[in-house]
Amino acid sequence: MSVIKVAILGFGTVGQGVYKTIQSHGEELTAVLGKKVEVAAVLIKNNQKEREISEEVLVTTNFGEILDLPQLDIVVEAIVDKEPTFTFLKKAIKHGCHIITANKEMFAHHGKELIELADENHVSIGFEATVAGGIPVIQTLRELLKINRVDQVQGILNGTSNFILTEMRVKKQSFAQSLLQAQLNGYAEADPTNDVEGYDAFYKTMILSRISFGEEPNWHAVEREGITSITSELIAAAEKFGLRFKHVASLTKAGNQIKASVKPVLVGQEHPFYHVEGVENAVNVHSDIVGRITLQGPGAGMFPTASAVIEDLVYVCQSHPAKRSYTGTPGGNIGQKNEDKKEYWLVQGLTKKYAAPSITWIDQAANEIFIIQTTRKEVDQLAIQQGGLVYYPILGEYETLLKDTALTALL
Ligand SMILES: NC(=O)C1=CN([C@@H]2O[C@H](COP(=O)(O)OP(=O)(O)OC[C@H]3O[C@@H](n4cnc5c(N)ncnc54)[C@H](OP(=O)(O)O)[C@@H]3O)[C@@H](O)[C@H]2O)C=CC1
Ligand SMILES: N[C@@H](CC=O)C(=O)O
Repeated sequence: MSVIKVAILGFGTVGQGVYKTIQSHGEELTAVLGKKVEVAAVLIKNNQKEREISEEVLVTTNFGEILDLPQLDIVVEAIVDKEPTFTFLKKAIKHGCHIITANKEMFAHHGKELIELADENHVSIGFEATVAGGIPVIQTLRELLKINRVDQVQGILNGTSNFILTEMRVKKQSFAQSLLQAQLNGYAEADPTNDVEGYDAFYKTMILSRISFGEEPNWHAVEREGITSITSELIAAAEKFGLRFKHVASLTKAGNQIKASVKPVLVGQEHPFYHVEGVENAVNVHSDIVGRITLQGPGAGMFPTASAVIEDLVYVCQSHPAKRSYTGTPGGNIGQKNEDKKEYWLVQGLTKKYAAPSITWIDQAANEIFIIQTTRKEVDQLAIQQGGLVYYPILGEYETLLKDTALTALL
């Protein structure tokens, strides 16, 4: 029987998960592909670490040795940073290998170039693991929605952030304790600033934009905020209002413009993201024929990510052209967004003395923590006037849970 030879670059959480899954699901892979899948080589950085890798596998710190193997069909990349990864993958493509990557930072920066190069070299690229861990969102968007025109995508895209917010609310853990647990569980990036400051979700959002609309917004125009401003006090206050903090990425096609943001928001019980807890991610896609679909599942960790890579392995072996759906899918158009629309906001740091006719006071949970209704413009203005004000939008409608609260002094 002929064999498919695979090299795995990186042997951390993801690389090990891929290695173990190829061993544990060898029969299924053979049944689907008609060929045996074998790991021929593993690239590592530190050759002093103990590894559980079969003696038949080449374990090296030299990528050149991997390309010198007599047969190499697929390169799976699970390392960190843009370089040397991008250089390795370009070499692998030119060598005639299909490539699969889990590295969203590298792919957000260089995905378009890699896809064009792969196309010229008649090989395929799998990048399912770059967005939302184990959820097959890329395949869904590029394979299952070929005719639908997508006009909005919203998602909880960072497992670490969602895990931290859940731990802080449910177990009353501190931010630092929750982050440490996320690291121990293998969810966090090597530099967790990427997770908690929203960079990781930002890269994923840019990849989703390409898949959904065939293009990206101007990166500098994207509002990006992480979860580090969210305190235990704010989480408890939100809970009193029946709301939960979620770190949400949002992409909307408005006119010819793509609007994108990555930031903490509040959602109520009716919202599909309310029950997305722990390391789970969710992606909500709106398109013209089907309407709204929500995909939900584990967003990080060894085996969920390995699952995305293994499904890509089958995908690239079935010789799908790389370029399809990444550089040219036209997105939909839902028209201009109304900037003057009044929205609900949770604000902290506003004094009761403050009065403005354009603001409707809705609820109060604790000293100086309120729900108000006003426009984005107004709340931005308010923050400039009142130093120290923090504010988060509430997605969808808000219905008060605090019917007995004495807000009368404010009304
Ligand atoms: N963890 C997760 O849940 C997910 C991670 N990802 C992405 O997958 C990639 C890997 O993540 P993860 O496994 O968690 O990371 P880890 O930090 O656990 O592992 C990184 C691996 O890369 C190796 N490595 C780093 N630099 C080099 C280099 N220059 N040359 C060769 N090997 C190198 C390290 O080698 P050594 O062992 O020798 O130190 C290590 O084995 C990242 O891009 C991440 O963003 C994507 C989805 C989910
Ligand atoms: N650090 C990332 C890993 C998966 O992409 C996350 O927490 O989502």
